[in-house]
Amino acid sequence: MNNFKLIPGEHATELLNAQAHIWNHIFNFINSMSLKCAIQLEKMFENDQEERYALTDASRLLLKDNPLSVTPFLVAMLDPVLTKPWHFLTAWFQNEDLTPFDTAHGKKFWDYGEHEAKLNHFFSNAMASDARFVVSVLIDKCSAVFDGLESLVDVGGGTGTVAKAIADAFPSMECTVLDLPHVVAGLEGSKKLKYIGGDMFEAVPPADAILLKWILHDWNDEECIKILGRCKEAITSTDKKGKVIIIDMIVQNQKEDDEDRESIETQLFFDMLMMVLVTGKERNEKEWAKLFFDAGFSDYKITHKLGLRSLIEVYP
Ligand SMILES: C[S@@+](CC[C@H](N)C(=O)[O-])C[C@H]1O[C@@H](n2cnc3c(N)ncnc32)[C@H](O)[C@@H]1O
Repeated sequence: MNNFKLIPGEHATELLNAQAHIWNHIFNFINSMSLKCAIQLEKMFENDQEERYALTDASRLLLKDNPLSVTPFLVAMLDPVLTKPWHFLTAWFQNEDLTPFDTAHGKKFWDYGEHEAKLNHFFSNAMASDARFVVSVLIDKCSAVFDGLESLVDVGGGTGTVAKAIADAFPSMECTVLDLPHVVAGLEGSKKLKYIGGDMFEAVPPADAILLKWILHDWNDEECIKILGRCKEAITSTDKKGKVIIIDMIVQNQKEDDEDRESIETQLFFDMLMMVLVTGKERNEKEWAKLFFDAGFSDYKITHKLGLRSLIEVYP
């Protein structure tokens, strides 16, 4: 069959532009992969002693010796274990598996970490690097959130980066990290910092405040209501009325202008990522409010001082 077809002049320009646009989408992954390569070769972002070139803020965040470096997060997110599930997205839409991660690896994300030390290691490093960054901003810009608190449990607090920083900044506060047993195995606490291996769906230790940083976006609404229920029991069980402190994204509404295009696109990337790796999603304010009221909380307060993420205080 001869499929040759003449394209009239004015239409040809439009079609060639459309082809270029599609090529750009096809090769978008080259941005991520080239960045990963540059980081692994440790070449592009060496701190130039002679200061011949000024580094941008983004380049500085990619320096390996910067304590706020996002490099561990990049290395984890672009590891083949986490990129493989994207090749199974189509199959997942047509099967009954929980997530594309399950389709690709035959088990749930959190179970995989328990049995594969490599994932546990690079994921913990990625989370700790993000935690260092966020907690620095949090303590500097939003310290009032901790006023009057004597105890705090960081639920799903990983290896304790956030809890350690809070315990140091507020010496009168007792901090506890609750995470899965394999995540906290072998970690040593101190007088002001305890580690507990457990399951947040079962029980959360009592405290004035419960911190949930990057937890609820990992779970669907039903699972979030269970977690929030355990948190509510924990903050009311001592007769005091404490609060839950959430650090997560609140998806912005699409606007007509292009100003926030990249921010919204990034939030939607995370939304897709949560769907592919775990059972979660990113939520807009209305969806968050529904979760809080469905879990029996009476009010909440949002502070937008953490970039693409927000601080949400939720009251019983
Ligand atoms: C996305 S990470 C966030 C870690 C940390 N809050 C942070 O932002 O750096 C989610 C954490 O939840 C923990 N987690 C998953 N299921 C859990 C469960 N059932 N009980 C307690 N922790 C759990 C994971 O091990 C992991 O440390």
